[in-house]
Amino acid sequence: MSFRIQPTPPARPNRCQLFGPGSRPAIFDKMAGSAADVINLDLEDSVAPSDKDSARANIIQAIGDIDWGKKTLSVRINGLDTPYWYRDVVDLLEKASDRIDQIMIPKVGCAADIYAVDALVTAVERARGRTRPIKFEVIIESAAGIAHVEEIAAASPRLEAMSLGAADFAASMGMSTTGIGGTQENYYMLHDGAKHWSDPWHWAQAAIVAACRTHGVLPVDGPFGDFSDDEGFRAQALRSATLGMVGKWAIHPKQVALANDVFTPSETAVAEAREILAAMEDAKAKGEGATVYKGRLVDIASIKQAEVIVKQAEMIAGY
Ligand SMILES: CC(C)(COP(=O)(O)OP(=O)(O)OC[C@H]1O[C@@H](n2cnc3c(N)ncnc32)[C@H](O)[C@@H]1OP(=O)(O)O)[C@@H](O)C(=O)NCCC(=O)NCCSC(=O)C[C@H](O)C(=O)O
Ligand SMILES: [Mg+2]
Repeated sequence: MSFRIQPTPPARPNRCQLFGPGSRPAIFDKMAGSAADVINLDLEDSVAPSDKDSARANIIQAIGDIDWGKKTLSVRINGLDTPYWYRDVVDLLEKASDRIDQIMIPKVGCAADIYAVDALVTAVERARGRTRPIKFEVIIESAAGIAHVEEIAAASPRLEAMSLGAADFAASMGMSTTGIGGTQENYYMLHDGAKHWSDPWHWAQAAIVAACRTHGVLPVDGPFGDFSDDEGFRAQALRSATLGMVGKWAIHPKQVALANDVFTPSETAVAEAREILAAMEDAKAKGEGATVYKGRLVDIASIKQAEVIVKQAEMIAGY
């Protein structure tokens, strides 16, 4: 470990973020009743320009009126290249109840984007005497966003989570696909005449995880567009979890259970992690730094790996 200790990210579950358009208030109660840890009420790309004002009003009313339980309640504002975003921020902070937890900033390209929103949020919070500071989450979904991912992760103490937005990311990168996440038909290696599909999202996800872990931010996988493909969603989520992400978006309610299942450590995984910790306790008692568990090496680094799983399971169970 570096002399600079890796910060601990917020201790709250973020296994699934369920999205819904602010222009569709009829589904807000269903979102609140879902098993998602985070609710994202959207003012951005799922809302038509003609509906921006009414969607904002719907969301402000729903924040106060609906019982959101213990969920993290987040509103995605419009991008900083639009005429809508400042009104989103000002109205949310001046008119919505304190129940709002988070603002999601889309399409961030540099740390200054966060700085700008932070300055506005801070001014309105002070003017209105709001005592519960708003947290931020951001979406990395552009070439600039991924190029500046580390400075973005470090941009504000308000920042709690960072997601990969596969659709806008693909467009910004000029990727030849209309798919939102998952396997891409043309992204394969050929070996002995057989196709082996690779993962075009992997490098961006890994960059996001590294930036987030460096700065104590929760790394999250974004949308999987084909909500008829449960196995495809599951495969994508399993890859994300293996890379260190803590959760995934749901753009349809049927994806919530799939995400919760993947991002909740299984009983088997937790039991094995506890056995490794016990094996290392025995080893330490004998003055050894390494031992054998089920035929494989475990050492002091294995303690940290096992603790990731056990702590995640305990945090989720205790929330
Ligand atoms: C995708 C949808 C438009 C589908 O809606 P619908 O046609 O109504 O679906 P169903 O008929 O299958 O719905 C079944 C029941 O579930 C309710 N429902 C639907 N959607 C939601 C929801 N989001 N939350 C809770 N409940 C929901 C229906 O009312 C039905 O209920 P019932 O009649 O009682 O059985 C729709 O799901 C939708 O709008 N999804 C969210 C879209 C969204 O927010 N997109 C933005 C995020 S993705 C993105 O922006 C890309 C990203 O930025 C990037 O760049 O990658
Ligand atoms: Mg997007």
